[in-house]
Amino acid sequence: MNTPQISLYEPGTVLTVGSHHAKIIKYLTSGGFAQVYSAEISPPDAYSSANKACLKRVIVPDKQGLNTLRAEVDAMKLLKNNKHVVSYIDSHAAKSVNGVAYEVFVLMEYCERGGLIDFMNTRLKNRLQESEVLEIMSQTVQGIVAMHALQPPLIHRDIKIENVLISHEGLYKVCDFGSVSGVIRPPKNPQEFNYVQHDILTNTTAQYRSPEMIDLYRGLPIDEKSDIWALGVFLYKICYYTTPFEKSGETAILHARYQYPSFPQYSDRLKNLIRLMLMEAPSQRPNICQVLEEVSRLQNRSCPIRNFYLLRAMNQNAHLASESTSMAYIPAQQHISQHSFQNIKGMTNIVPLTNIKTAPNLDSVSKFMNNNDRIEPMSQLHTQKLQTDPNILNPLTKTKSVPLSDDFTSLYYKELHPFQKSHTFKSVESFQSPQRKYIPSSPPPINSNNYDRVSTINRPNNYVDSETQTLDSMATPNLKPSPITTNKTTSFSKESTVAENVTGGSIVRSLSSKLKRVITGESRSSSPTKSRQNTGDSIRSAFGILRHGFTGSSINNNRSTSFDNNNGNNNGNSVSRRLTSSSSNPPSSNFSSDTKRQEELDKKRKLEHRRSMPPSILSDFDQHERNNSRTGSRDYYRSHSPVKKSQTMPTTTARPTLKSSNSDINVNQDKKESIQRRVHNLLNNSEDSLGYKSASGYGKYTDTEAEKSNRQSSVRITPISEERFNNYHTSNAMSDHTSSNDKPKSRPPRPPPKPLHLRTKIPNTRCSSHLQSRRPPEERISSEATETIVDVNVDDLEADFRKRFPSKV
Ligand SMILES: Nc1ncnc2c1ncn2[C@@H]1O[C@H](COP(=O)(O)OP(=O)(O)OP(=O)(O)O)[C@@H](O)[C@H]1O
Repeated sequence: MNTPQISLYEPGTVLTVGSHHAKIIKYLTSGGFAQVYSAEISPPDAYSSANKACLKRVIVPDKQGLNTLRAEVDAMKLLKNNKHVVSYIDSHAAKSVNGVAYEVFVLMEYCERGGLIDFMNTRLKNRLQESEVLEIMSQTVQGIVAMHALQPPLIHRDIKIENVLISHEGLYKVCDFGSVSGVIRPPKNPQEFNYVQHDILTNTTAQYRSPEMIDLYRGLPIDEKSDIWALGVFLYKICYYTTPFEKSGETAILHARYQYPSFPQYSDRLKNLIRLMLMEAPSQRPNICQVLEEVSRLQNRSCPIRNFYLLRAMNQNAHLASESTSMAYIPAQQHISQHSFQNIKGMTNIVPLTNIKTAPNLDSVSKFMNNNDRIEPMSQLHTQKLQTDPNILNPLTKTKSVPLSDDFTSLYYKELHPFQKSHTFKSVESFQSPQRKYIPSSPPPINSNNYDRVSTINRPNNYVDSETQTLDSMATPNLKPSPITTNKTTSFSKESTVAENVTGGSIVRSLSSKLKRVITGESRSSSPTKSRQNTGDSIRSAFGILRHGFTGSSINNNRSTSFDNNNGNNNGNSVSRRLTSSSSNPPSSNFSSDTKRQEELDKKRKLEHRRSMPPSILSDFDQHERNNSRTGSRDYYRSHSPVKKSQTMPTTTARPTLKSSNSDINVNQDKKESIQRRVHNLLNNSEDSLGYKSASGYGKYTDTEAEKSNRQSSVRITPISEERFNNYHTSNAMSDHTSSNDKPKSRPPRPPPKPLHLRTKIPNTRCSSHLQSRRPPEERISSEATETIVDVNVDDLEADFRKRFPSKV
């Protein structure tokens, strides 16, 4: 790639960045295409009052690079002022004189104490104490909480030691939002497959990649649980100064196989937390709130946040209750049996929470989260049920609930609350108009004396291993004179319109524009915003992969350091098992309790959808899409896939609405009866404390057979051809149609078959992998807990679920 070369700014150089003047104090370091400086700013940051900031200067050669940076800036804006996220201050973009490249300036909070990696390197001999590990983990997790709490959630996708910085007060803060995305649903055609594959390769770090990222054939979404996996690797690394899969590579990642070093010694509970975060099945990993709850428990502290997943589930529950309440008062309700009516009456005591929506927004959630009293209006009956239902309150009953800390409050009120009034942000641009206040400063002459690389000097020999360090030489700033000057500025508001609502969704939309360009071939330039390890040039690479994908060429990815698969080391499994099994009271069930609750609700919704839809080969993927519609993944793919419209639109348009017309009395009656049954079942089920074993997570089923297949699968980071992709699905498609045709007309529609991507059929090509051949197929190696938890019959679960939560249609 043609990397624009730029000189360094001299100390004392004054720039205008948005509405701030920034006077360069000193050059700090360089990222991939970024120069990083400390600067004095005026006016001081409104939030922190600090007059010292970090200035990141990035050269991007084209608009696509600009868009990638815009996504990064948008993410920073969304997370601004969270105590554990490097806070955004201002930004600015300018066009170079030659009109080819752009220069982007981002002002952000300055983390004076450098990176976590620097701190770890000060402790090579005296490794971190468990209390220190927990503190780092707690604060980092709080930064990620801010992302996952958004609706739709943002996935960081590049959580690693190098992306945590330390502020002057000693707070740990998450940085580098250049890889952020929304939830990515499983690809459903070769183009999407190749795109997602390459996007993952270029925007994630090999050692932190989750199994579902490496093996896209699993058909699992890339969602918050992928971040949880990366956090598990992160936790392991702050404990042991190496990643769990450092030597064994992707094979070990795919089966969550690793060992715990014997030094340093950490408690079984801490190791068990790592084990849970590194569960092979995403649905078995804790969510971010549960991670923080457990870390807080280990710290013997109150958890600083409340479980928003749980609160959403409660909100959903209340919504169901209010729905049934309203139904109780319409005339057609008269036929309801006395028994049902009593149940309805019981439920009518529930005071509906304000503005409850089917998909609760952060407004309602934040009310929960910021004022405990908001929970009290719920009826005593309902509250009692929630308290006695281990599937709902288990995490909170074990952790003392406390009001949110100030920073979390500010997260919801100062940052997220405006999203509810999204119009406020309509005119906001990702970058301030550079024409407004930009004071061009001619590039200073090169002064190598300014070269003050804080992170590379005096590095001990046994420096903590990381990609950044191994590639450090590549980060050396280019000291050649810059061909780029910044004396011509251009407003980018027209050529790069920001999504109207500055929400997680806008980021997702912004990112989704990448795919559109890939498909339409709008432009083929590269995006330079990421470095050799963390490159964001997924647009260019996506073109590449599309080109190569069909020609069979291999992907050339400069960041994703391939693991040496020959180093596959299975020996650690026994050690791993021994250690994990020795942990006291593995809290899998604790972690999965409110997840289960969510899963139940998701499942219920899913079944409702399923029952209302004709089974088709596309239905499962479409179902995913609907499940993920809140997350913006629908935008991410549906709006940009070249095949989606012809394939999915008919399904979408043919989809019956769940709400039937009031004029249709029969339907209404069915519906009301169904609601009565559902409420009745809900009440019954909330009273029993059965440990409902759910194999689902985020609307996905975990199939034991699929698990077996997955274990037999191997790394498949190769472009997939159309033919191969189609072959993979043909047999399943046939069976889908057969099953739908066989269906007796008089019977209610059966739920569509199990999602295609979770079926066990694996194309023969998969078995030809060199990795596969090294391990006999019958050998099933996995972490112990995975086997225990995943070993459930999904059909039974579905049947049980249907029985407990009958569909209203
Ligand atoms: N807010 C900050 N305060 C202090 N130092 C910072 C800050 N932001 C970044 N840095 C330093 O600059 C380095 C590069 O920053 P960053 O990772 O954001 O750039 P990048 O171009 O995205 O790099 P990468 O190649 O890692 O993706 C960081 O590793 C860190 O040492």
